[in-house]
Amino acid sequence: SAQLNELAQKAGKLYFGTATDNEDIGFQNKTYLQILNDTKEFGQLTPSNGQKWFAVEPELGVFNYSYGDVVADIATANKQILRCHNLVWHSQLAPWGYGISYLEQRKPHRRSHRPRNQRSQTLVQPMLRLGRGQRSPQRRRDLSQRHLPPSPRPEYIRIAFRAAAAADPHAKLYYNDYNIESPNNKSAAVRALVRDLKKEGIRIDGVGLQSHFTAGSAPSIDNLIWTMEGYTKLGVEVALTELDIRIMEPETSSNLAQQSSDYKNAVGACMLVDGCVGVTVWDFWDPVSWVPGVFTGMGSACLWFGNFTKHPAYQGVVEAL
Ligand SMILES: O=C1NCC[C@@H](O[C@@H]2OC[C@@H](O)[C@H](O)[C@H]2O)[C@@H]1O
Repeated sequence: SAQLNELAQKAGKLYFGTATDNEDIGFQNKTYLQILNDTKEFGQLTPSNGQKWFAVEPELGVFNYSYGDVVADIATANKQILRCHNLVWHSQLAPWGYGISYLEQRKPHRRSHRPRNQRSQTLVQPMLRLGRGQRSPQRRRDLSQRHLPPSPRPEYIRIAFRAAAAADPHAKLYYNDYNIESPNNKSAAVRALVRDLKKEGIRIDGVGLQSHFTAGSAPSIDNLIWTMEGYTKLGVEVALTELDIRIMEPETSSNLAQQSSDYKNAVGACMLVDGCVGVTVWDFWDPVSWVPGVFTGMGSACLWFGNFTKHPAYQGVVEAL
C-alpha cells in the first residue's frame, strides 16, 4: 500500500515529512533509521534540535555545525527536502546567551562599534550557514518568537528576516509558531505581522503552523482551513511544521480513535488548502517524542508505537491524504 509521502505527492503536495534528532535513541535503532530513510514515507526532514543556537554557537563566536549537519546530510543523500529549524526563538539559546542581547556580554571595548541592530545580524549569519548550498532548492527556514506583542512588531523579527533573505536568497523564509492554527488573537497578530513585513518589502514566504495538539481538543477542520486561508490570502504559503497529537496516558482504544480522527482532520485541512505545501510530524516514533518530557501524564503522540506497529492514526492520515 502507498505510503505517506507518496500519497501526499500524488495529491499535489510537496511532501509528507518528519522531524528527527540524530542525538536521540532513534539513531541507534535499525528499524527507526529504515523508516526515516524511506522516501516513500518521508520526503522531507527537520532537525528537531541540531540547528538550534545552543548547538551552533556553543561559545561566543565559536561555531560548530557538526550536530546540525547530520540530518541535513541525510536529507541531501536521500534527496529529501530540508526544513532548517530554527533561526531565532526564545528557547535552547546558546548557554552564554541567556538574558543578554548578543554582544552585551563582550568586553566593553567591542560594544561601541556595533550599532544595536547589527548585533542580531551577527547572530543570524552563522545560523544561516546551515543548509546553504544544499542542492535541494526547496529549503525553508523557521523564525519564531514566544509572544507576538501587538504592533509595533519587535524590530528583531525584521532584522532576522532581512538578514536571512540577504544570506540565502534561495531559502524560503517562514514565521513558525504554535497556537496559531485556529481563530484567536495570536493568529490575528501573525496575519498582521505578515501584512506589515510585506508592506515594508521584507521577504516572508510562509507561515508554519506547529500543530502540537491534544487529542479531543484539536482545532476543527473548518477552523484549521479558515486560519490557513487567512494566511495564504496574504500571499504566503503555509505548512503544518511540527504535527503531533498527544493523549492522556494510558492509551485506550477510544483515545487512540480520537487521536486518529484529529490527525485525519489536521492533514485533511492541509489537503484542502491550495497554499498548504506539506505536513511534517514532530518525529514519528513514540519513544523519542518530546511530549512526555513537557506535558506530564501525556504521550503516545506519534504515528508509530515503541514496537514499531502503527497507531490507528497512521490510517487516519492515509485516509486524509
Ligand atoms: O519549535 C519547537 N516547538 C516545540 C518543540 C520544540 O522541539 C523540542 O524542543 C525541546 C527539545 O528538548 C526537544 O527534543 C524538541 O523536540 C520545537 O523546536
